Formats: sequence, C-alpha cells, structure tokens
Amino acid sequence: MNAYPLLEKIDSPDDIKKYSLSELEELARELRGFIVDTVAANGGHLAPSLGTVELTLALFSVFRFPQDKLIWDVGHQAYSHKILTGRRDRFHTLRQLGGITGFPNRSESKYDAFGVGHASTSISAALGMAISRDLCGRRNEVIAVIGDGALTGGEAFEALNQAGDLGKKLIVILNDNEMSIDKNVGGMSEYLSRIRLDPQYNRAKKDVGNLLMSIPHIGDKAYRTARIVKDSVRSALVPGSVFEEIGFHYIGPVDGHNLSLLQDILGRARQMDGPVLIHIHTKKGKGYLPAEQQPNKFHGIGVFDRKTGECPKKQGAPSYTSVFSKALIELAEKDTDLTAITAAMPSGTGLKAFGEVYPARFFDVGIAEEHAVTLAAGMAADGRHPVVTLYSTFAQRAYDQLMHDVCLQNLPVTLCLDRAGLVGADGPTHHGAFDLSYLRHMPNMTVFVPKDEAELRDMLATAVKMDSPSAVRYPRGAGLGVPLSETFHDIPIGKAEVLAETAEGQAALLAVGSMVHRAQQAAAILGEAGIAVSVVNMRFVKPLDTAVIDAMAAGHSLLVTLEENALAGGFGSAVAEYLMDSGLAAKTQLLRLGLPDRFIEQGKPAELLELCGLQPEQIAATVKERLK
Ligand SMILES: Cc1ncc(C[n+]2csc(CCOP(=O)(O)OP(=O)(O)O)c2C)c(N)n1
Ligand SMILES: CC(=O)[C@@H](O)[C@H](O)COP(=O)(O)O
Ligand SMILES: [Mg+2]
Repeated sequence: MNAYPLLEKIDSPDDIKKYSLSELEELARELRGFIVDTVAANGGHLAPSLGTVELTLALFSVFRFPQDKLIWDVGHQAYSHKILTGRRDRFHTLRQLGGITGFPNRSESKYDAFGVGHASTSISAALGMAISRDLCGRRNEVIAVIGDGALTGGEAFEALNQAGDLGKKLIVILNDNEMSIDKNVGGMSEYLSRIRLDPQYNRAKKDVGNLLMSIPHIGDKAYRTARIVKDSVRSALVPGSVFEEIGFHYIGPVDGHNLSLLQDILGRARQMDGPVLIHIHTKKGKGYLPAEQQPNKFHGIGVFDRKTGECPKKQGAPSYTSVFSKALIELAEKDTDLTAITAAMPSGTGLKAFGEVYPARFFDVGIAEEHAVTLAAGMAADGRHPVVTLYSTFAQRAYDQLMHDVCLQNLPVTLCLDRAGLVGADGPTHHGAFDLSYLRHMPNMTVFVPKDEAELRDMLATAVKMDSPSAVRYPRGAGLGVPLSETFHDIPIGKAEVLAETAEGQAALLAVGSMVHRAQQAAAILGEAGIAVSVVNMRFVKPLDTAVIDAMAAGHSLLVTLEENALAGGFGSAVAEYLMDSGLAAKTQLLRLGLPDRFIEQGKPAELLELCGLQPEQIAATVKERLK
C-alpha cells in the first residue's frame, strides 16, 4: 500500500496550491512520516524539521517560489521544503556522500534561495535580496524564517536594525519553539516568553477572527497614526512592541501548527507595506512523540529505531568531547579562576556538566561566538582564566575578537575547538577545516593539537596554566581508546614528540592531531615495503618545534607534513615557511598532505578522508611515489 499518496503527487510546490485545507492537513501527516522514516535511517535534524511542516505548507500555498525568495535560518528545519521542491525521490540519500545535503544549498535547487548552516544570517541575506529587488524594480516577496535560538545571534539584530530603518517590504517569520538546541537563553528569549504568556495570545488562539482583524491593511491610516504616536502605555501593553519600535509591523504570536490561520496571516502579510515580523509559536519535534518529549536529543540525531526512538548503544572509546568535559571539571576544582563559556552548545561541547557542577562559573551566551570571545577577554583582563569552547567552524565568526581582544592584549584565554577537521554528514558548512590556518598567524597565540584523548587532557591542563592566549583543537567523535591517566602532566610548550626515528630513513612524517595515528599506520605500511620512515607528533602548530624540523631535515631527504586542516595556510605551510626562511629548502624536499583548496562535501568521515587522500594506505602510496 502506498504510505504517502498525497506526497507522491507533488512534483513542484505549485501542486500544493491545488490541495484543499483538509488535504493539506493530511499532507502534513504524510510529510512527518516521510521525514521520520528517512532520518531514522540516515540521522539528521529531526525535531526542528518536524516543527515547521505546517509553516512550509502554508508558505508554499500562499507564495510563488522560486520567484518569491525563501531563506531558512541555519536551514536545519527545511526538510519539508526539500521534499516539496523536487527532492522527494532522492531524499533517502539525505546527508550521504553525493546525496541531498542537510541544509538549503543554492547548487542543489533553484528553490534554495540562500545557502545556510551557520545561524543568524537569514535576515541579512533577505534584506540584501529585498534591496536588490527594489533596485531592479521587481515585485517579488522575500521571506526569512528564523528560530528563537538563531535570533540570539548578533547578526540577526544588526539586520533587524537596518531593515526596520530602511522600511523595505520584507517578511520575517520568527519560529519560536522555546528552544535553541538546549534551553534557549537571554533577555530576548525571556521577552518572547512574556509575549506568549500575554493574555492576548491566549485570546487570539480562541478568537482567530480578532487576531486577523488586528492586522493592518495597506493604507490603513488609523494604524499608521497609532504607530507614529509612540505611546509608552501602548509600548508596554502591545505584544511585540520591541519589534514595532524598531520599525517592523509585528503580528502574533500565532499558532504555527494551525494551517488555515497561517495561510490567512501570510496572505495578509503579503499585502502589507514595509517590514513585517510574524511571530509563530511551534512545538519542536511536533507529531513524533519521542522527539516532542526529548527535543534536545532529536535536534540532530544519528540513526535510531523509529518505533522506540532509541539509538544504538554507543560502544568503544569515549569521545574527545566527554574527555574534555571531565578534564575541565577536574581542573576547575583546584583552579577556582577557571570559567567556561559556550555559545549555545552546552551539550555538544560537553560544558553542560561543568555548568551543573560550577553554575556560577558557567556561561551560555546564546548563538554569539563573537560576544563569547570578547566576554572571555573581559574576564581574563580582570584576572579569571576563561575556557571558551566552540565548534571549530563556528569559531570562524570570532576571528577579529580573537585577534583584537584576546591576542593583541595577550590575555590568558583558552579556546577549545571541538569538531576540528572533517565532521561528516553536516558537510562543508560544518567542517572545521580552517582553524590551524586562522590561528597560526595570530601573535601571542599557542596552538595545541593533541594526537589522542590522553594528550587532550594534558594539553588542556597545560593551556589553562598559561598567562597568554592558547587554543586546543580536537576532532568530532570517539578518541583512540588510549588509557587515561588520573593525573595531569605538563606538555613542554613548542616541543614535539618523536615517535619513531630511523637512522637511515628517507622520509620523516611530521603530523598533527588526528593525522598522527594515521601517519603511524602509514609508516607501518611503508615499513612492510622496506621503506623506513621517522614519525613525529608535532603537538604544536605554534610555536613550531624548529629544532625537531632541523634534526629531521638533517637525517631525511623528504619531509611530509600531515594535517586534517586546509593545506592553505595550515601546519604544512608553517613548515614550508620555516624551510624557506632557514635555507633548508635547498636540500630538503617537502610534501604537504591535508585538505585541498576546495570545500569538502558531506559523507562519512572515512569516505571524506579517502577523497582527500588521507587514509593510511593512500599516504603510504603518495610517500612511496614521491621517494621514487
Ligand atoms: C554560528 C552558529 N553557532 C552555532 C550553531 C549550532 N546550532 C545549530 S541550530 C542551533 C539552535 C537554533 O535554534 P533555533 O534557531 O531556535 O532553531 P530550532 O532548532 O529551535 O528550530 C544552534 C545553536 C550554528 N548552526 N551556527
Ligand atoms: C545545525 C547545527 O549546526 C547543529 O545542530 C550541528 O549539526 C550539530 O553538530 P553535532 O552533531 O556535531 O553536534
Ligand atoms: Mg528554537
């Protein structure tokens, strides 16, 4: 029997316009079933996408895409959008190598108006499109959908600020599900809950007609006059007055699962002049009980059993994240100056546990990486030692804060970069491919790269004792399963560790982080082929252990650098610069292995490493070829 009879008739969003309200409600059920089936098999962002099913159907039934432009913030809630825009038949390849990507992507579909993955960009991009439209004299609509979590990001406020001022026709839909990945934080989040608790919302839920009446029509003079008279009493009483005050028409809060109400409101918003903000209230995980009950777990999830919602039990080595989490708690017991800062990723970075043990020293700043780093700089300037833990990819946001606020003032802030290297299914928006490149040129910075989870503990302990900026970068997922010591050992700053040295070696493999173990495996393969190579765990990208490079250059004709970072400007570049500057380049060959100068696609980490030629057999073959 066909499980998705309505869905299977949809080849383009225009088909949705033919469906009656009751058919659309049935279609919403089918979409949810289809999404749960696929994510159970592939993993993905389930709970956010289940919450936006009615919104997507309402948008597609009211607007004309792709002439009208729809920009999803983060894009992790856009699975219905993907399925309804010609990608249903390929949706089973979601997040797999060569398959449908997990986020809207301009090269994947003409309906994906803007590529996303990092939060809080949608309103800026939408405003840019609205300005461009007006410059060309076109009349299409531009719509940004942003979550309450993404609204904590500074860029969203910067865009609202300008959009309210410019007065361009623009629709912003605030999808408020009372959650970021974890609990949402901040004054804006509190403000949104006050609006939801406003008796007017509860009245409006019962009396839809009244809510619709309150939406102004084009040329509604009384409304305009009321807006111009900035009456403080009105400001205090009218929900959404903050948005009104900066220049938006505010509509809401609206039940985001009431399809006909959404259709009505979107239809009216389309008729309005100027920027409009529609505040909808939705449930994260809507329609799939395990996700409704545990929206955090089902925000982004691996494969799971559709019937029970259970994930396969994790076996094997502890993750780098969990080793980091425990180590920081242990260190903070003795060092009461340590504080910990996350930008909306307490679970993902492992800092949630720190917050439970040391609530007064833990800070979740929302999706605000820039603020997180300068906040840390402020604490450090006043005598604390903050540990800012960010995903490598999101730390890109805070480049200037690291440079200008932390390094320039030589402040003792430790940046912990989780998910460094290739992350897998999230793809190019999320790979931590560039941190060694963007940290290496910051004066005063020390960059630690642990080869395994035991070294991560020791590097963290060493970094938090420093009185200057430091960064520790480690990969997503399980460690190598090495034994963990009960105590911490200092790692000498800037000193590499020689793991294997051959007197008559032709090549020396100089590796950092995740590539150290692969270098050892490659060395074993080469050894079996009768080629003896030395292996060095470089440990630091800055300062570079130039003494070890000198020694390796003296004993080997070929140096090979290995890193899970972009080759452009990364560890290998640092070695190349040193060889040139020291004159060693004249007699020493250098082979740099790492991530090529392109954005790496999504896929399983092993598949991606293979694409980049970084699996041990490939490394061995490349070295062998070069030695010829
Ligand atoms: C710059 C940046 N920092 C952190 C993240 C990780 N992240 C992805 S979704 C999300 C929460 C978004 O919450 P919200 O916008 O309310 O969407 P919801 O998941 O609740 O639908 C976070 C923190 C990100 N994508 N981009
Ligand atoms: C959409 C987003 O940015 C996050 O949900 C991210 O996908 C989490 O990644 P991890 O699964 O590595 O925690
Ligand atoms: Mg949310």
